[in-house]
Amino acid sequence: MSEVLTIAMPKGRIFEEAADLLRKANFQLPQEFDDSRKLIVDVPEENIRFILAKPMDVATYVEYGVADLGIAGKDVLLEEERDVYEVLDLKISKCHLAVAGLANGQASEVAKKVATKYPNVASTYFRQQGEQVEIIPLNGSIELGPIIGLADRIVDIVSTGRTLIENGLVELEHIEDITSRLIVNPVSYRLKDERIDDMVNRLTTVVENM
Ligand SMILES: Nc1ncnc2c1ncn2[C@@H]1O[C@H](COP(=O)(O)OP(=O)(O)OP(=O)(O)O)[C@@H](O)[C@H]1O
Ligand SMILES: O=P(O)(O)OC[C@H]1O[C@H](OP(=O)(O)OP(=O)(O)O)[C@H](O)[C@@H]1O
Repeated sequence: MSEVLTIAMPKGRIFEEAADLLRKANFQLPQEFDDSRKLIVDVPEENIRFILAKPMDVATYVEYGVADLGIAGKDVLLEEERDVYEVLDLKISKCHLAVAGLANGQASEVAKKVATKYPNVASTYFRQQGEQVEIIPLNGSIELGPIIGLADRIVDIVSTGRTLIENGLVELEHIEDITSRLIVNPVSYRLKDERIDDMVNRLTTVVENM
């Protein structure tokens, strides 16, 4: 019997689409997988262990090797720059990273204040643009920043654009398109190559036929 594969799954909005992909790739996942509050779900029929993690933490588990594989948003991978292989674009949870601000907002003269959950992405982006900014890290509800006067701009995820519109903000610059990716621990890829290749191949077939 081959070794157990441990997969870090993101809780939250990616979860359902990711579980759907795995099922379409013929992995037999019990309903408990979707419904339970357990953070570790073993699927002995598949010889797979799932750990359910915060989306921002998936790449950490994979980098440290406590998970062999994981599913993470490209936004998280850009922000964290973890030592993991990005092996497949799963083409789910599509959105993009953008700079936004008040429609007629005046930015500060010297260094614009930028509120964001992505401080590394934001500082790299503005450095590349040759703009000096002050980054203000927030954990969520980033759109509050400009409307409450904390920041001139935000760097955040935009999907439908509804959150921007409902808060009187406009998208100013498109930074990068984002989807979820399958990531692999480099050592696991050497030690469990057959099992990992099998999973990558099965998921690739599903993604290519979506
Ligand atoms: N509005 C959105 N539409 C589509 N995909 C999104 C959207 N917001 C985020 N994502 C993608 O889904 C991933 C996880 O988002 P989710 O909101 O579940 O996690 P989170 O922002 O860490 O939430 P929380 O901290 O509230 O648990 C993000 O890393 C990104 O790739
Ligand atoms: O363009 P939209 O479809 O409106 O989606 C964009 C919103 O979704 C995400 O927030 P989330 O719901 O994760 O809440 P958060 O502010 O707590 O991160 C993101 O940070 C935006 O606020």
